[in-house]
Amino acid sequence: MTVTTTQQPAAPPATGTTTAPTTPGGPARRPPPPPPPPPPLGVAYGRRPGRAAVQVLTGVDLEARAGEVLGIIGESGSGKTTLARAVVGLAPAVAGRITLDGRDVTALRGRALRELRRSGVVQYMFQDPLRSLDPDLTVSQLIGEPLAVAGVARPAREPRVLAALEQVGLDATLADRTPGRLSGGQRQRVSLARAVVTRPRLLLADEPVSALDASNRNHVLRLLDRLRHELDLAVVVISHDLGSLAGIADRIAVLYGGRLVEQGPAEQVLERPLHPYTALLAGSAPGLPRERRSAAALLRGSGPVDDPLLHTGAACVFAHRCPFADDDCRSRPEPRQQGDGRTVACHRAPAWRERLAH
Ligand SMILES: Nc1ncnc2c1ncn2[C@@H]1O[C@H](COP(=O)(O)OP(=O)(O)OP(=O)(O)O)[C@@H](O)[C@H]1O
Repeated sequence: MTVTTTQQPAAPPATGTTTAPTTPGGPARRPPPPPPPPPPLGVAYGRRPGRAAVQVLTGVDLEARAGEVLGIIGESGSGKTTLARAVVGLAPAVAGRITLDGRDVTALRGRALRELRRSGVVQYMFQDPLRSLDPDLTVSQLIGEPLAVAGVARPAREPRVLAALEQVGLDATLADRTPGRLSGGQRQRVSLARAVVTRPRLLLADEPVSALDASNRNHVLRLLDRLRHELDLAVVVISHDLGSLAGIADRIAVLYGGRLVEQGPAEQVLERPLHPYTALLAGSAPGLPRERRSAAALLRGSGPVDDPLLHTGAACVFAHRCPFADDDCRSRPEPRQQGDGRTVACHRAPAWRERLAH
């Protein structure tokens, strides 16, 4: 997995003159090629001598970019939280690498890992603010805490705490309240202020709106959308609800059984899913066009949810639930098809979509 928090140079225009710098009297110098992506990520819990590990993520290959929202969607147990935990070193990568601006963070141990966490360059926003915020601290103490951990001196903290409160649209008069005296939406905004006060480059938001009502949900999503532009922040939003991602994600990655089954620009993934599991998710979101409803109806209930072969890699991870599966799907791992800005892991894509018309 790659996290690129510095803006990439703009692509040269499709026609017209080159934007590459020139050497006087010499030929145009080409910009250096981007580094190759790191090998795909694998995460397993409990790997110890003499004990079988629980493989949770396999072959996950993703990129989070500055100023963009990457949505990660998948059902419960698909490995979404594990992916975010791996980025902050809380879940063990057993294959592949996670790079943060070219730096391999999977290799960090001990002091180097602690320093990365304390720096606040990567922030993790939890699902349930009531459980993640210390009930005895005031709002200003809560927001100031990550700054103290990052070593910011006390006098410099206060203005930054006030600025963070303003950034998330919270009134400064709330600064002396404890979390128990705030509404759910206000608490989530305190979590967001805590996350952005260190000026992170990457924000991992784990189900940031699932505990909120519709109005607060929209408010927090709009805030995330604004902050990623204002702070040029790479944001990863984890959700089990495609509807929450539809408005703000630039790109969507779909996890199933610990594998990345599809990823690409949000609009394409939502409007014309190329993996049957994505179609099932898209078809379950409210307000559906007919085609999506029929895909969901076909896919729903078409096999057991759990399968003992799920993690063996001997078959497509979704084959046991997929009405379009053929022998290839049951006997060979899913291939990786790329193009059109997307990746899809399906033997039958896009041909399976023809069945939807009938
Ligand atoms: N510390 C752990 N040790 C062993 N297995 C774990 C551990 N944490 C998570 N798992 C397992 O890893 C799998 C993925 O869990 P994870 O929490 O990443 O899924 P998720 O997609 O975020 O689910 P949810 O939407 O319910 O939060 C699950 O089968 C879970 O039981």
